[in-house]
Amino acid sequence: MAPESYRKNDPEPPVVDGDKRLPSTETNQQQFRAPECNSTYRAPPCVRLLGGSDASDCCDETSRNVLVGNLRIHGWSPIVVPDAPSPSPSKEEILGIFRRRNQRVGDGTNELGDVVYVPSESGSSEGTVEPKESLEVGLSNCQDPPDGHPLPGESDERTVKTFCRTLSWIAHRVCGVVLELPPDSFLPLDPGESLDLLRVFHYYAVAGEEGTSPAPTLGSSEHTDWGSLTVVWQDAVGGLQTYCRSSHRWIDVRPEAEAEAETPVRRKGHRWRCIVHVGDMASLVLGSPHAGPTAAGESNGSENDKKNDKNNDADALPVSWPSPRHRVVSPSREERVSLVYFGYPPRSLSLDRIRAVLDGGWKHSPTRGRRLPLGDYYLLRNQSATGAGGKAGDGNGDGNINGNEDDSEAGRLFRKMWDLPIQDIVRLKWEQVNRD
Ligand SMILES: O=C(O)CCC(=O)C(=O)O
Ligand SMILES: [Fe+2]
Repeated sequence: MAPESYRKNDPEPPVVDGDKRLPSTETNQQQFRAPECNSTYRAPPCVRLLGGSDASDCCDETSRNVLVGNLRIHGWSPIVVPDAPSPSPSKEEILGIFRRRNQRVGDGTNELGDVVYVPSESGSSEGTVEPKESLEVGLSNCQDPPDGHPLPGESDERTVKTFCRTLSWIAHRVCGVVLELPPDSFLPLDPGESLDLLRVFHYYAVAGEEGTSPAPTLGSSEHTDWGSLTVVWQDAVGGLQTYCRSSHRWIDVRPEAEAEAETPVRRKGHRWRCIVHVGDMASLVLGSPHAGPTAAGESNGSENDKKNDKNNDADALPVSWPSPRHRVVSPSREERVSLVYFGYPPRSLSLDRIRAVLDGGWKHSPTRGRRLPLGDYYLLRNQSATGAGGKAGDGNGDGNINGNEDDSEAGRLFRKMWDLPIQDIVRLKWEQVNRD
């Protein structure tokens, strides 16, 4: 059946304005609480973050509560950042970088230094080719922009690195100043410890044979992101969709131009409109706070009784901080570009260690609840071409036909990954999806 999209006459989400310093009474917090994701779907409201480097002047309590509410309920949120350190890109600028790179390669001259070109990908375990190209660079390669006049190609490399640093800056503001996460939990303070990655995407237009096929061509097949959080910038074409688990619909995430119309610019500065996604690693460490991978149904005496009690408590909680399943529908007329910044926890920490840090005192811990069924996390699927676990689930999956998560492939992977350094988990995942 064709997935149903966000209908144009669905109610528009409000923009919650960080400039309006509403008194932070409980009434106001309730009034601006993000709506539940149900059959009358309302997209999470856009949160405008103010300038400033600490919690008190970056984000008033209302905005912070709405962002926490969006991520807790939906696992994603639109945000507006009015004071980023560099300008938001234009579509032409990004297309120009791809054009010049492809031209230079045709001429046999240099590529883009630390920025790596990735051609069309086979994005699913079925091997479907995703009609796009991309450029990628790690944050650890983006420090200290060089001085002086750039050589041909270097200027584009610098531009991509600047995008990477700016999106990193936004990710750090969200984690540190807005969500008030402990330092070195979701993102490392030291860029040398960072596995974060920027990908610049160019999705080709795929002429639709309208009326002949209900299934859209996917520029990015459905998935969840593996890391701690992802920050996405997309152009005015749109195409990013998020799956609403309650209404079983794919929801269009509104593109820049549409949102721009109702979000007047109030101050000078580099204004970025982005989407934040909760990643699998974050969702797993935030979910079921008292139940790690070994807590469910194992028998080891009195310790086990304690664990089971806690686990039963966790079962009664609502799902919170889900990592949203999303995809990109290929455009049918106009090509599309996006910037996607994948944030990861510090490379040498384990999920177990990060959970301990959060348990040690995170202000928003009461928002924690139950995690998704393990089979819903792509981090816990075998995404290799031969791995059955790469197959898209139906959204209710637990990865095991008997419904026992522990016995499922996802359960086994979860136990294996829980104590591994993040860098080993990421290496394992790249090995799965590398199909050259
Ligand atoms: O291009 C986009 O907007 C999102 C792509 C994406 O979700 C991903 O690469 O993980
Ligand atoms: Fe993604």
